[in-house]
Parts: sequence; structure tokens; C-alpha cells
Amino acid sequence: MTDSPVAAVDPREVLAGLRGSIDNIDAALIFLLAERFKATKQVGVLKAQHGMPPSDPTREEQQIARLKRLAAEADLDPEFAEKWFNFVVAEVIRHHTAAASG
Ligand SMILES: O=C(O)C(=O)C[C@]1(C(=O)O)C=C[C@@H](O)C=C1
Repeated sequence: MTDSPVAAVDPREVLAGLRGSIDNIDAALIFLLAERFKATKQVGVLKAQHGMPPSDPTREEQQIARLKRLAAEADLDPEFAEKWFNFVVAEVIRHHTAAASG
């Protein structure tokens, strides 16, 4: 093994390179989430001003179906995509409910 003529790859360098990509992806996700919450904050104000309920189960159902389809196409576990969406939406509804109560 150690006598191989092919230069050995240092696994620590490979790990560092992969972590560089993970760092960039995590940063992008934070920025994307921040943008999403900026938009949903405005939705919350609009709903509160017009007496609309914080949650819209029909919209959620449609979005879950769409995201699960996209996840499958992207080779991401559709169940994970659904869990992620439900996790985020629960927080959005919490914000909408707070906005509605002043
Ligand atoms: O689209 C809306 O009506 C929203 O309030 C946004 C949103 C979402 O975050 O995607 C959140 C709550 C609703 O139940 C549905 C969708």
C-alpha cells in the first residue's frame, strides 16, 4: 500500500476541501432562509391586516407535493423535503400568529 507509485491523497486535505463546499452551501442556505422569512413576514402582515387565517393547509399541501416531486428529481429524499418544509412552515405560522395578535 505505502509503496504505491501513485501519490497518496491526504484524506485530511480531501476533508478540508469537502468542508469548504459544505461551508459555502450552509452560508447560501442561511441567506436563502433569511430571504424566505423576509417574504413570509410581509405575508403575515398582509394576512393580519385583512383578517386572513395564519395557515393555509391547501397551499401547504400543494407546495409539499411540488417539493417532493422536485426532491425526487434531484435525488433528495422526498420525506426529508417534506419534514424540512413542515419545520419551516411551523415557524412561519408562529410568526403569523404573533403578527395577528399585535
Ligand atoms: O402562503 C402563505 O399563505 C403563507 O402564509 C406562507 C406559508 C409558507 O411558509 O410557505 C406559511 C403558512 C401557510 O400555511 C402556507 C404557506
